Amino acid sequence: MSTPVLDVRGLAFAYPDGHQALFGVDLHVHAGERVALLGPNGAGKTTLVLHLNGILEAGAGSVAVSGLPVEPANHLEIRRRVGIVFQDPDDQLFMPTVRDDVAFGPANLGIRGDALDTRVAAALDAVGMSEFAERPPHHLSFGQRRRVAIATVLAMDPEILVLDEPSSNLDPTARRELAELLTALDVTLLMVTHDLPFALELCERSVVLSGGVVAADRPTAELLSDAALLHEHRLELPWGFSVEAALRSARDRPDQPG
Ligand SMILES: Nc1ncnc2c1ncn2[C@@H]1O[C@H](COP(=O)(O)OP(=O)(O)OP(=O)(O)O)[C@@H](O)[C@H]1O
Repeated sequence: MSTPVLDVRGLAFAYPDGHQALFGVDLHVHAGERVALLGPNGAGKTTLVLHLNGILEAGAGSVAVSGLPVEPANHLEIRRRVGIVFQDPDDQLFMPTVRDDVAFGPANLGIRGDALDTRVAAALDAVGMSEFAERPPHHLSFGQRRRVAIATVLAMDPEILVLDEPSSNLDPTARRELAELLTALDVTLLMVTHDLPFALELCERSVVLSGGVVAADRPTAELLSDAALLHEHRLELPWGFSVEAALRSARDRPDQPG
């Protein structure tokens, strides 16, 4: 099989206060996959994500992105390859206009002129925010700011897009629009989420992290149909939610082939 875009092997990590958050995590994500990372509070999901671009350094084990080890000498290149969208868009937006924010990363890579304009335009178009380019980010709604935060990362042309809780704090319409735009992106995706229906809609495969280890790695529909597994790892579908019915309605949507 080809080199995975993301190759996490035996990753263990303890915080400086001695708290062990990861106990030997293995995770392999191949090009074009969309994978949901599920698990209860405190499972180690964010800790794992912070290893993917070297914000945290592995205590043991390794992380590689398209074969390149995540280690200090490679941080610049790794941060180009791994685009992380954090939960709070305001952590990522700090320039006077939306356009400036989206241009910031690629400009730092030395991209200028028409090439920069093209990148910014493509990233804003991908998230449906082209008409907001000249607006100050802090005048946008939360859902719009989240989309701009995604554009700032897309503008770096990452090999893998990592999203931390992308559907949190969104109203139902913004959540549906986000699902549509993420589905339309042609990018490898790893998404941390507590929103199990969102995981089902977007990701064929889900990984459950629990107590700092991978407890399950299965097709999302199969995993979400395993009531004992969900209960054991404090995962809950919304009351009355049916995996079967959700899959059926996704199949029946007019934009779906067949
Ligand atoms: N800076 C830190 N110092 C010490 N322990 C920490 C630190 N950050 C997180 N932890 C602990 O590490 C464990 C894993 O935390 P982490 O934030 O990775 O979990 P999570 O799965 O992302 O949780 P959530 O779903 O609540 O966001 C938790 O027990 C947490 O208390």
